[in-house]
Amino acid sequence: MPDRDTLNAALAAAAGTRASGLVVRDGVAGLVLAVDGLDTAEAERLRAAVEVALRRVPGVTGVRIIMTAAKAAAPVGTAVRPDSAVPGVRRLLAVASGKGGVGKSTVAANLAVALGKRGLKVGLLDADIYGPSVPTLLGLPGRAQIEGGKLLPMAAHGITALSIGMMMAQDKAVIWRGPMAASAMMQMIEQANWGVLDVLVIDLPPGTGDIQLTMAQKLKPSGAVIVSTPQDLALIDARRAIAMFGEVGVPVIGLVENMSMFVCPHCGERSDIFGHGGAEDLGAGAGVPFLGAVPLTMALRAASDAGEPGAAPEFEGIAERVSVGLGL
Ligand SMILES: Nc1ncnc2c1ncn2[C@@H]1O[C@H](COP(=O)(O)OP(=O)(O)OP(=O)(O)O)[C@@H](O)[C@H]1O
Repeated sequence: MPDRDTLNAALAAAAGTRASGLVVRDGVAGLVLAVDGLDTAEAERLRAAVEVALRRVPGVTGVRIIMTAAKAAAPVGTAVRPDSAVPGVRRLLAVASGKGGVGKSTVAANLAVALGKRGLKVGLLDADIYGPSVPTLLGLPGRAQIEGGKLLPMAAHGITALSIGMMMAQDKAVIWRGPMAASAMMQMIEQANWGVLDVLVIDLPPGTGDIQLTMAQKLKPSGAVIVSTPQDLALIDARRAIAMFGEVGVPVIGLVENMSMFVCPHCGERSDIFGHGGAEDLGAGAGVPFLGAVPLTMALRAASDAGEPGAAPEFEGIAERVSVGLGL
């Protein structure tokens, strides 16, 4: 195990105050390097210098550096907004990812069901209007009904849900421009009869572009959960998502690491297919709480395809930490 003081000294000499969040696991040193104000060549030189300096420290077998030029992280730890802007709904919780395909919708659906199992009244809004997957994840293939001019969320697994996928043919491509996408989402919130909810979980589209920013600004959620895989690339995007919520003043409740590890169902051997622990390291560096890790399992994939969420035990702890973070 490398000596922590030697590591800190080497890091300070190479990067000054630009380095943060140093974590060492199994000889691999991970850190976040802020490269604000540097051009690409300067940033690369700094990265290389940090790597060389850390590799010289006895016991270091690898170095993992997340470079970021993002703005300051969201106001973590600040009080969650007490009430949402939607009448009857106590909290709005955004579930976001910097990158597509990291399992954001899977986490949003399982988290919503796990929050419901805690006795909370939970709604799930699929704002991922370009790739709505909530109808599949909850096993709700039908169309949403309209009553008194308002959309009626559909009920399953102890929660209620609405998705653009409940309003259109399954094989129809969604080709909407940004403003239409944002307004479709607002309609599903404002022109729907959600009734009384403790929390409305919003599965945002992946990424940190204008659409996501507009949605975050319009909704002003009480808090956000960011989903990432442990890979460096996904983590860089997760860092952008943290910065995006920071820009609009939405507290980031924490990070979930999905596809954190794979345990072979045949031989029991564990493989870290996308790495492991990266989100926790990023959280430590950015001052964002780590909410938990979800392994890559056949069971979760099969349950998701079958519309049977709620069986993966990891979501119980994540839901507990989220409800504490939301003050519920
Ligand atoms: N922990 C996991 N174990 C096994 N399969 C998973 C896990 N998480 C997600 N998956 C599978 O990965 C695929 C992508 O997941 P999902 O649709 O939730 O990602 P996403 O980030 O919401 O994607 P996008 O927003 O880009 O549409 C799905 O087939 C899902 O069942």
